[in-house]
Amino acid sequence: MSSAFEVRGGHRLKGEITPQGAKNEALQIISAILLTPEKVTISNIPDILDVNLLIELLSDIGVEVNRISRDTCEFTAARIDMAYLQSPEFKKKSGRLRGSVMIAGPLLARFGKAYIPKPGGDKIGRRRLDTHIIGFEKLGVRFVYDNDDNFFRLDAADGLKGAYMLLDEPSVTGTANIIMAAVMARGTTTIYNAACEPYIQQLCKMLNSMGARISGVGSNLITIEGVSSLKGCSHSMLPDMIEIGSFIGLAAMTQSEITIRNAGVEHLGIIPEKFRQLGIRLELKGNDIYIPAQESYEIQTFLDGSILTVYDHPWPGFTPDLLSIVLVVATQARGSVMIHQKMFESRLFFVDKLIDMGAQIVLCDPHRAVVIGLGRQHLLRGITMSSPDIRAGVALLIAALSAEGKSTIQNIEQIDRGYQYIDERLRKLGADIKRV
Ligand SMILES: CC(=O)N[C@H]1[C@@H](OP(=O)(O)OP(=O)(O)OC[C@H]2O[C@@H](n3ccc(=O)[nH]c3=O)[C@H](O)[C@@H]2O)O[C@H](CO)[C@@H](O)[C@@H]1O
Ligand SMILES: C=C(OP(=O)(O)O)C(=O)O
Repeated sequence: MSSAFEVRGGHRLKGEITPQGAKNEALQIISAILLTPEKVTISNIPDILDVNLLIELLSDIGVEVNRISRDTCEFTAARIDMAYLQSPEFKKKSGRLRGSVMIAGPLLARFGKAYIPKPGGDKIGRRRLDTHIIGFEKLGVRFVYDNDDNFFRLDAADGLKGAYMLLDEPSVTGTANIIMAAVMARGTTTIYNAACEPYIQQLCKMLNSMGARISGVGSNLITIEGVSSLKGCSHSMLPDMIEIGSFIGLAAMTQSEITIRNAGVEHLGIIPEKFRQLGIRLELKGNDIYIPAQESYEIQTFLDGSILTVYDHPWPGFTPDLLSIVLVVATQARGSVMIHQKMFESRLFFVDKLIDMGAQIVLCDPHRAVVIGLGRQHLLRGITMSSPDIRAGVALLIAALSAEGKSTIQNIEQIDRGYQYIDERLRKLGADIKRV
C-alpha cells in the first residue's frame, strides 16, 4: 500500500456519506468473541488496518474466522493455542495496535491465563495499563511484569472471583477488559468509576445477549453477576462517532453541503453540540445529519463573554479523539477558542504543521493551544507534511482539502488505521485526493 495522499484543496464538496462501523467498539467486540466456544456473528465491521490486524491475531491463536461479506464475519473460538501467546510473533503483532490489549480479559475469563505485550496504538503520550492490571488483580489475578520486553504474564490459577473495585480512572479499554474478565467470575463484581462510552454500552449489550448478567449499563457503576458460560450471538457495530465528527468538521472547513447518513444520532452525546459551539450549523434529520454549505461560522463565547474552551472528558463529556478535528476547524472560524487536551500530553504537537500552512495558533504548553480563527480572511496554504497520529492525520487531511494548492500527507498508515477507504469516499464527494 502506498504511503501518501496528494490533495489539491480549495474545492467545495457535496453529497452524502455513510459512516463506517465504530473502530473502538469493533476492537472490544471482536476481542469478546473469545469468551465462548460457540459461533459469534459480527456485522458492520470497519475494513481498517487496526481491526484487520486484530482479526489476523485471533486467527493466529486458533479462532476460526469466516468472512461472509465485506463487513460481516463469523468467529468460532473453539480451540485456542495458548502457547502462541508467548511467541515473538504474537508480541510483534499485538504491538502494532492498542486494541490487542483487550484479548487479555476474555482469555483470563475462559482459560485463567493471559499475556499482554506492550500494546501499540497512537504515540500520543503515556498510556498506562495500571487500571487494567489492578482491576484484574482485584478479581484474583496474579501478574509478573518483565521489564526488559514490557511483557505482562497474568495468571488466575484459582479462578476469578467477583469483587468491588473503584477504578483509579475511567479507562475505556481498561473497563472493557475488566468487564470481560468478570462475566464468568464466581460471584458479583461491582465496578465504580467505570467508563461508559457507547463502545462499552455496546459491549455490555453484546455480552448480555450471550447470557452475561450485567446491569448499570450506560452508567459509571456496573454490576456483573458471574455466569458459568456464555453462548454465541449476533452483534452489529454502531456508526463511528469519531468519523461522524470528522465529517462535520470537514463540511464546515470546506464550505460544503454534506449529509451524513445513518449517523446513529441518539448515540452521539455532546458531539453535535460541541460543533455548534464553533458556530457550525447542522440539522439532525431522523438518523441523518445535514450540514448546509456555510460561508462562515463564528465561535461562541461563554455566557460572560470570555473565550470558549473545548476540553476532553470521559463520557458523557467530549471525547479526546475529536479535539484535533475541533482545533483544525477553528482555524478558519471567526473568533478564538482554547483547546485543552487534558488526557494526552503529545496530541497537540501537530499544530506546527497547521502553523506552517498559515494558521494562527499559540501552543501554550503540551496540553493547551489557543486558535485565533482566520475567518477566511485568507486560505491555508498546501504543504508537505507527515501524519503523526490517526486523528491529527485526519485533521491535516481536512486542512489540506480546504487549503489553496497542493498538499502531500505522508505516513497515511496512521489514517488507514481508523478510516475506511477514506480517499475513495472523499472522491465521491468531489475531493481531489489520490494515493501516491
Ligand atoms: C482502542 C481505544 O478504544 N482507544 C481509545 C481509548 O484508549 P484507552 O482505553 O487506551 O484510553 P484510557 O481511557 O485508558 O485513557 C486515555 C488517557 O487518558 C488519561 N485519562 C483517562 C481518564 C481520565 O479520567 N483522566 C485521564 O487523564 C489516561 O491516563 C490515559 O493517558 O480511550 C481513549 C480515551 O477516550 C481514546 O482516546 C482512544 O481512542
Ligand atoms: C487514540 C486512538 O486510537 P488507539 O487507542 O487505537 O491508539 C483513536 O482512535 O483516536
